[in-house]
Amino acid sequence: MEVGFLGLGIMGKAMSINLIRSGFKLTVWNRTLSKCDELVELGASIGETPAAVVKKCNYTIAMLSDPSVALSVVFDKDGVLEQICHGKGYIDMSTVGADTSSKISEAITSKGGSFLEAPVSGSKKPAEDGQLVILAAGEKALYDEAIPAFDIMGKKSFFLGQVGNGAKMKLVVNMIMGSMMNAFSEGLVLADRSGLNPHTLLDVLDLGGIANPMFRLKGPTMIQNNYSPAFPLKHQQKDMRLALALGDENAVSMPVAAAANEAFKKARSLGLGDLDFSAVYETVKTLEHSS
Ligand SMILES: NC(=O)C1=CN([C@@H]2O[C@H](COP(=O)(O)OP(=O)(O)OC[C@H]3O[C@@H](n4cnc5c(N)ncnc54)[C@H](OP(=O)(O)O)[C@@H]3O)[C@@H](O)[C@H]2O)C=CC1
Ligand SMILES: O=CCCC(=O)O
Repeated sequence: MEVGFLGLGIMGKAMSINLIRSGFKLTVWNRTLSKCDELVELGASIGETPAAVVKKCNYTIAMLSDPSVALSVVFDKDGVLEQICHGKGYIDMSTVGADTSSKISEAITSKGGSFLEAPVSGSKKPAEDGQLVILAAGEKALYDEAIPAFDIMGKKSFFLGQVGNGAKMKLVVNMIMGSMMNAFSEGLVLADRSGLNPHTLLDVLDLGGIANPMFRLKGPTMIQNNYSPAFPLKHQQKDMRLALALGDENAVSMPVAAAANEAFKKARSLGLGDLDFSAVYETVKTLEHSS
């Protein structure tokens, strides 16, 4: 079976490498062509456009930065829609809102294709290790067809029903994560400024009821001011924005998430958008200094 992969960024590269190493026949496309080189060395073919990939493949996976890109790769010239048809599937694993996912789903299914949204929880390392958590929704038959690929990319897949539910679940998770990252940053600053050793704070946190992999992984690098990107901050801010929009639609008041979003926006305005989302710590440090 020939599988397509659109978008070889931090996540797409790791996910597609796992697929090809596990024996999938892959055709890949990326806006910046040079990012296909490593995949080609491993045996992948290149599709010149998203449409060319879809034409060749039974189903095509996308892992793209944000809603506007997810839409453009489907609807623009040489996009997915030009070649999607009965018997072909499209699986968007990017993090987007339910409205974007629904637009894509309607367009794909109106041409006879099948659609699944399948955003993921887990970052660069889980993607490299095939340990993602896959939050799928949409066409159940396509989900069943994609299970062998999901089993390689992830440690657990959920089928959540109708299109939109996967997107919403992902946004709820990332809204919690972004809020936690801000509270964690404030805690690190507070410990430091009140004369405590931040490393000791990490040890204390890790032994208590709020111990978690994110604090364990990001804490030491944040203390070293190392923000090498696993999850780019600009994407975390996009997810906070989309989660807040979901809160608006459902009249859910989210003051904590709104404050976290402001900190991520501030970090973007300081030019930190391409760094890891933990770089919001720099914003918290700066705000503390200026008061
Ligand atoms: N990194 C992470 O930890 C996680 C990320 N996600 C989500 O996965 C998605 C991808 O994330 P990640 O891999 O980190 O992001 P990257 O920024 O590393 O990659 C983004 C991808 O989108 C492509 N792209 C960007 N703009 C355009 C455009 N205008 N036209 C065509 N392609 C474009 C990029 O192509 P090019 O190489 O040419 O720039 C690249 O392939 C996002 O939705 C993110 O929120 C989900 C879980 C974890
Ligand atoms: O969307 C990114 C999620 C990152 C993570 O789950 O660690």
